[in-house]
Amino acid sequence: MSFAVAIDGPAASGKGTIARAVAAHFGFLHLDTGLLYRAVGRQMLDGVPALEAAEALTPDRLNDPSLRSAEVAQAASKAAAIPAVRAALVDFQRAFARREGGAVLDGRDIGTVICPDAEAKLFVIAAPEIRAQRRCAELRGKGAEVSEAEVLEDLRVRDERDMTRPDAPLKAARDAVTLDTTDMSIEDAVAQAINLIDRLRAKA
Ligand SMILES: Nc1ncnc2c1ncn2[C@@H]1O[C@H](COP(=O)(O)OP(=O)(O)OP(=O)(O)O)[C@@H](O)[C@H]1O
Ligand SMILES: Nc1ccn([C@@H]2O[C@H](COP(=O)(O)O)[C@@H](O)[C@H]2O)c(=O)n1
Repeated sequence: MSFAVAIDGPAASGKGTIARAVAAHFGFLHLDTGLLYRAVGRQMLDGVPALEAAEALTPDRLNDPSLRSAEVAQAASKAAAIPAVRAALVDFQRAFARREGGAVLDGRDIGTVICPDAEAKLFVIAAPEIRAQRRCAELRGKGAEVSEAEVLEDLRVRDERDMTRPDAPLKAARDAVTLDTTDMSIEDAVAQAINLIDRLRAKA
């Protein structure tokens, strides 16, 4: 039996952290769909046309640690605004969502476009300054020299582009439950997500 959990939200809102913990708790597989766009963005920076990169994308490309950089994130968000690039990545995501045993996908359009019939939908948000603080701490932990101001600007530009593109813009699905993690610990946010999914599984 399949059970799909769709987790969307703006950049660095904590959706990946929640998605990984939820997948581990329920024994579901997890797909960070941002990595698909980051892998395309990475290749764009190397001069490969975005659509060519999307059509030739293979899962091994998703393990590249350089995909986490701010430069790749911006390139990913530009690639993600091209409808043909998004279309090339749809089948893989939909097949993942409906695999046996349960799946958690996090991204921007999972509950609205990729899996509108997902059994559980969450929209994870947090105040921009808090997201920037958290992402900044994460990047500094990996040795990057970044300021909160530049991280905040990076998130702002990406969110704006992601929310205003005509195709599959970032927005909450009508039936998504919004989780604002601004004043929540990771443990509390994960517990709330698990609680919601438990209730929805009991009904499914
Ligand atoms: N509730 C929380 N309290 C404190 N830190 C958090 C919380 N949730 C997430 N974080 C931290 O914030 C950072 C961003 O979280 P995460 O990577 O899960 O966000 P994301 O929405 O998946 O980001 P992206 O859009 O870049 O994929 C991480 O360092 C994570 O550990
Ligand atoms: N379902 C998705 C997921 C991601 N994107 C775009 O990719 C960029 C990077 O995503 P992260 O989750 O790793 O931050 C993001 O800014 C979006 O432009 C998307 O469009 N749809």
